[in-house]
Amino acid sequence: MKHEEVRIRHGRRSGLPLIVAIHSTALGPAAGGIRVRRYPDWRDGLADALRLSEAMTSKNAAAGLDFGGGKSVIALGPDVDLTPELREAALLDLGEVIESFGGAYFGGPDVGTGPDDMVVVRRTTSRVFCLPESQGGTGSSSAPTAVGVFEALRAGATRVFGSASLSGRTVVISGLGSVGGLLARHVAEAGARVLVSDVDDSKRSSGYEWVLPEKALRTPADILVPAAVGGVLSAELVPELSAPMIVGPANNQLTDESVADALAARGIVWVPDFVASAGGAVYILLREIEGLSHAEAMSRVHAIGDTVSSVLDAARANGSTPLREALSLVDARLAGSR
Ligand SMILES: NC(=O)c1ccc[n+]([C@@H]2O[C@H](COP(=O)([O-])OP(=O)(O)OC[C@H]3O[C@@H](n4cnc5c(N)ncnc54)[C@H](O)[C@@H]3O)[C@@H](O)[C@H]2O)c1
Repeated sequence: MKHEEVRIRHGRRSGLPLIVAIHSTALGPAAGGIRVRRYPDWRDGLADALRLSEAMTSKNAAAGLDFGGGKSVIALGPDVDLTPELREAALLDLGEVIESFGGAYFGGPDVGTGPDDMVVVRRTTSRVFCLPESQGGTGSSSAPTAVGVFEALRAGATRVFGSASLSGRTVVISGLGSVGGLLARHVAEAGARVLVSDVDDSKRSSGYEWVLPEKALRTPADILVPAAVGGVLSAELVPELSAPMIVGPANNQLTDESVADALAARGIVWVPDFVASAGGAVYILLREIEGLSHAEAMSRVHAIGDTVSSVLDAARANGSTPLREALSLVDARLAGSR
């Protein structure tokens, strides 16, 4: 097992399976979101927690944060009716598990949870971040995440097109959610032609050009932005892609690491998701746990562009892939902590 510690508990109030996985505390306390999701079996939730907590170690380390990687999962079975009462009970139960780590892990919002849920979790643990602004927190992480992805886009464009300017570039955004929506605005304001896509048909009225979800990833464009779900870039899809550059906030975009080699072999520059999507984690952890000012935390979000530049430069210089170089960066930080 690569993880330092995993606790699985049957919630005493909710009766639901609760999982907290700490992958690494080498750089500092583990930090990562609290996911509430339906799984065929709770062990699928465990697999998710193991995978996602490891990815958080990479994200926090590559972003230069003194935090390790962790993740929580409240695993709902296929037939569980998640009433507001059950949700509250599960969040209180999970807070107790988080508290039992004595500060080795901090939880925040993730798929299926938001800042308001963190107010509930805080009733049983103080080790929680991303509270609403009305509760002294910094609110949603989407805005700094979108800024970080935008910086990654500009850094990538410099390497791929010779200029950070997005003016006249065609950018396809797959997933017009909290991050995708904000990013679309940044990219449009920078002068790009923006095409958007979402499985939620109501997003058609966003005002941007619309692409059907099943066509989005293959649509001819300069830059493809995966901003919906993970596991969208597979070996089968690579020959059908047409954008020379891919960068987006979606976590765990590759179905497996070999896809990074296939993308590089086709000359497609893929910016590793755990580098590009770190803006929210950077901002929230630095503000709420390390006490930095808005300006100080935002300057660290903007620095994601510098990290992307050095990863892409190293990949070119070493004839390697951006994924390999980003993982080397993570390894170097973890090794330095030993
Ligand atoms: N919010 C953050 O701060 C943050 C930080 C890091 C990473 N991420 C990741 O970025 C991605 C987007 O996050 P978000 O907060 O905007 O989520 P969100 O739930 O607000 O938005 C996701 C959007 O994608 C759409 N979608 C789902 N499946 C789709 C598909 N197959 N094709 C097209 N659209 C689809 C949904 O309808 C929704 O509009 C997620 O993978 C998330 O894990 C988010």
